[in-house]
Amino acid sequence: MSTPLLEVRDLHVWFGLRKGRVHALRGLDLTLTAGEGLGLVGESGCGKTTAILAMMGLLPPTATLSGEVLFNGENILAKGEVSVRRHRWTDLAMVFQGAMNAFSPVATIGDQIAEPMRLYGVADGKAATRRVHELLELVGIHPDRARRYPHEFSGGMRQRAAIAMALACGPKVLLADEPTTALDVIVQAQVLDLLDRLRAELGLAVVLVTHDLPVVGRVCGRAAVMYAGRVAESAPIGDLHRDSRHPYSRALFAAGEGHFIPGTPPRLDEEPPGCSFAPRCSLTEDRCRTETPPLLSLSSGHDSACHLAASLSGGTA
Ligand SMILES: Nc1ncnc2c1ncn2[C@@H]1O[C@H](COP(=O)(O)OP(=O)(O)OP(=O)(O)O)[C@@H](O)[C@H]1O
Repeated sequence: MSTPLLEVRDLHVWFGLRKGRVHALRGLDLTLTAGEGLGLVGESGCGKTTAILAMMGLLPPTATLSGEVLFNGENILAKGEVSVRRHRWTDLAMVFQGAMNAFSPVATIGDQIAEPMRLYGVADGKAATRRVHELLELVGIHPDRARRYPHEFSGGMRQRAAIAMALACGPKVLLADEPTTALDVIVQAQVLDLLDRLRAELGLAVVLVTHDLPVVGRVCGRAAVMYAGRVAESAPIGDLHRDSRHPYSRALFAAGEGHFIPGTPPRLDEEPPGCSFAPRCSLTEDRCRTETPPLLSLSSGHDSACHLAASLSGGTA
C-alpha cells in the first residue's frame, strides 16, 4: 500500500456552549492516499463538516480539539494556527458548503480565483492570470469567462469556479462539503464527474462530504458512514452496498430509496453509555444500551462499530 498522504488520528472536537459543551467529533481516524476518493456520509449533525473544518484548522474559537492530522507524515495541528497555516490552501484545500453562492458580486470570477494565489505568494500579475485561465479550462469553463461576474454564471458554473478557486494554490487534498446540494440532478452529475476527473488526472485526494450515499460512489472508492461524531462503518463502496455490517448504513441506503429512518440523531451535549444508534435501531440488544461498540476490522478495509456486525451479512436493510 502507498504511503498515506493524509492521516487523521483520534480526532476529537468540543464546542463550548454557555452551559456545558458539545462533543461533536468523538475519535475520528481516516487514511487517504494520493488519487483516492473517500466519502464522509451521514445525516445532518453527525460531525462531517466539523471533521473537515478541524483538518483545515478553521474551527471557530469556541472549539477545542485533540488528536492529529498528518499530511505526508507531519502533524499539521502540532503548533495550532502556526503549523496549520503553512498547509492550508497550498496542501489541503476546501470547497465550503454553499461556496457557489459565496462569491462577491462586485469582483470578476477571474480576480476572485486569483486572490488566494496573491495572498499565498503562489502567483501574481500575468502569471496569476495565466493560472486562472488554466484552472478555468481544467474545470470546464472557457477562459474568456474570467472577466465575467458571478451573476453571469449558472449555479453549476459557479460551483465549478468555486472548485477552481480551491485548487488555485495547487493543493494535494481537496475537502468538498456537500458540493452538489442545491444543484439539479444533471448538473450534480457533471460536478461529481469533474471531481472524479480531477482526482484521477491530478492525483488529488478527495474527501467528499454528503448526506447522500449514492452520490459517493461516483467519486469515491471508499466511504466512512458517520453517526453522532463517530465512524459507524467504513468500507469500499461495493462492500457497503452488498454487505453492509452496520444497521445505520443499511438504514441510510434504505432512506435513499425513500424509507424514512425513525427518530432523530442524539444530542451531542450528553454522552450516555452504549451505542448512539441503539434508540433508533431495530436490532438493539441489552449490551447495545450499556457498552459502546468499538470500530473493529471485519476484513481488509471493512470496519464496523456494531456489536452484531459479525452476524449481519448479505445485503442492505
Ligand atoms: N459552532 C458550533 N457551536 C456549537 N455546536 C456546533 C457548532 N458547529 C457544529 N456544532 C454541533 O456539532 C455537531 C456536528 O455538526 P456538523 O455541522 O459537523 O454536522 P454535519 O454532519 O456536517 O451536518 P450538516 O450536514 O448539517 O452540516 C452538531 O451537533 C452541531 O450542532
